[in-house]
Amino acid sequence: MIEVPHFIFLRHKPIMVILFLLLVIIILLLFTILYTHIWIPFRIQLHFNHQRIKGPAYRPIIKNSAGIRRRMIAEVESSRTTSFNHNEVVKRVMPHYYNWSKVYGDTFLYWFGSKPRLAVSDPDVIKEILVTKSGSFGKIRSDPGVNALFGEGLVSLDGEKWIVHRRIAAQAYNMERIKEWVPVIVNSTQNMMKKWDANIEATNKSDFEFDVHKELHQHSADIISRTAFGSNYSEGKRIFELQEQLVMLVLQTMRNVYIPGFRFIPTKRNMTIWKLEKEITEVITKLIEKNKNTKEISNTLLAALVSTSKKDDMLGLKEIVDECKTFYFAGKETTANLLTWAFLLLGLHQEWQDKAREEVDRVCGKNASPCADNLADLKIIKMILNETLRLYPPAAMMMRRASENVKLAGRLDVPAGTQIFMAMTAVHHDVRIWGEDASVFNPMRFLEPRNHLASFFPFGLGPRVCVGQNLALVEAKITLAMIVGHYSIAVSPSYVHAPMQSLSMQPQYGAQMIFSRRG
Ligand code: HEM
Repeated sequence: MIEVPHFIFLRHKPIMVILFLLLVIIILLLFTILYTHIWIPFRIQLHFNHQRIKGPAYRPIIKNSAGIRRRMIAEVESSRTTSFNHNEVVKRVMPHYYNWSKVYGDTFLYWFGSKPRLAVSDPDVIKEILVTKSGSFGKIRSDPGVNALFGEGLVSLDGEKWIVHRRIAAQAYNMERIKEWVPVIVNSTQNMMKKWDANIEATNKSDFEFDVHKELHQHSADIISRTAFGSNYSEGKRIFELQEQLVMLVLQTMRNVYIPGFRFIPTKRNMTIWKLEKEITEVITKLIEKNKNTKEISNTLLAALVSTSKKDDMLGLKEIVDECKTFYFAGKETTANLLTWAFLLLGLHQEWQDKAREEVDRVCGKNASPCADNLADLKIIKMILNETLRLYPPAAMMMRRASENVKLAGRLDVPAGTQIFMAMTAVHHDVRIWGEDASVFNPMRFLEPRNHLASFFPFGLGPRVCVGQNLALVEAKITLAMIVGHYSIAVSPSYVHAPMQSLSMQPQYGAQMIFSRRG
């Protein structure tokens, strides 16, 4: 027998140990990957299959549903629709739901990377998720790219922190406070109309054509700047510009499956996100420093954030900055899009424009502006806004994540960790709920109160219902009433109807309209 000299083993021992440890790490890593990316997803798929819930099969890498969904969105966004009707909204803003629900039914399972997503559009199920069983669901933990836009503000918070932030924001946006803002909103709308009138006079024509979408974004930006921060559009302009640049990058990030750690890699996109995020933070911090001690802003959100009454509720600077980011974005984007769709719909449906104008003249007086006391009498305007929110809900869909195992509608067993995709636009267009004419613009359907809570939920439902709902509706009512009272509006022949889901639903190519002053 040959004897191995003892010193050879000793000399190689450290290398052997390292190799052994490496092997253990590789085996553990492989095991974790197999467990999280193969075993768990297949088990969940089987779990839903047993309940007769089907969907595109789980594929870890090639031809996975996240990729297919991305391609479907790219396809609709590169196709142009020609006629201005409302029956293709679901197909355009949530093509994956439209296509897969035809094959697998209204409730189906698809995959976002290795994360299971249950798509639902049954109002009973949605009501349980958002209202009666809301405690079993949380917000989806955002991709860090998305956080660059909202920070850790109300939209993404959960738990104790959410309770504190929600209490502060709800006080700043309760109906009594909003009524105090009515003259400010009227004034902001008058300024916008003065600018338009000057344009008409400058061209020596009786009408003028422009992209209403852009104008309404500035208008909404001005109002959120005033009500939330006691500043105005020009002061917050840089923040809005930077946020707009961020949206495009964030959208790409959201459509891709998030790879842990990827955000730290200095790719071109990540570096642009970091730069934009840094500048937004700096500009907001300066604005807070400048405005926080001003007396005139005592009723703003910013004032409420910096001077919380209870010691436990005191917020740090980062928390305040993050909340400002959230409100700058959430307060502008959605309301501007609601108003854009409302004007396009009134341009298309002249008979409703006449009805609205007649109501404004009757309630407010010809050439007069609405005030806090007569807003509730603008019933036709309210019905028009509701019908707009039904057909073109700015927040086209909503997401949640089951934080524990939960049973829905007595039949659907949802395991903890499942993400839920609530297809709001599909519910709003469902012929079983709204009748065969579901895709027809008919504000009359809002004459009577709706019969099912979750058949119409443009502002969400339950404890997390939109905190800015009062502001959005008052702002939309005033703006619509004043503009319809002052101008006749029509859709320009150059308008291309292409609803698109960015972070909220908007017209992909803008909203070209023709305005002429009423005699
Ligand atoms: C037409 C306009 C608007 C629509 C359609 C809309 C829609 C929504 C929806 C659907 C939610 C619920 C999201 C969820 O539960 O996942 C929400 C939440 C929220 N909205 Fe709005 N919103 C609008 C205007 C506004 C305005 C003007 C503000 C700010 C002043 C605002 C601030 C927020 C915030 C901070 C939340 C998060 C609330 C929480 O989680 O507690 N929204 N909004």
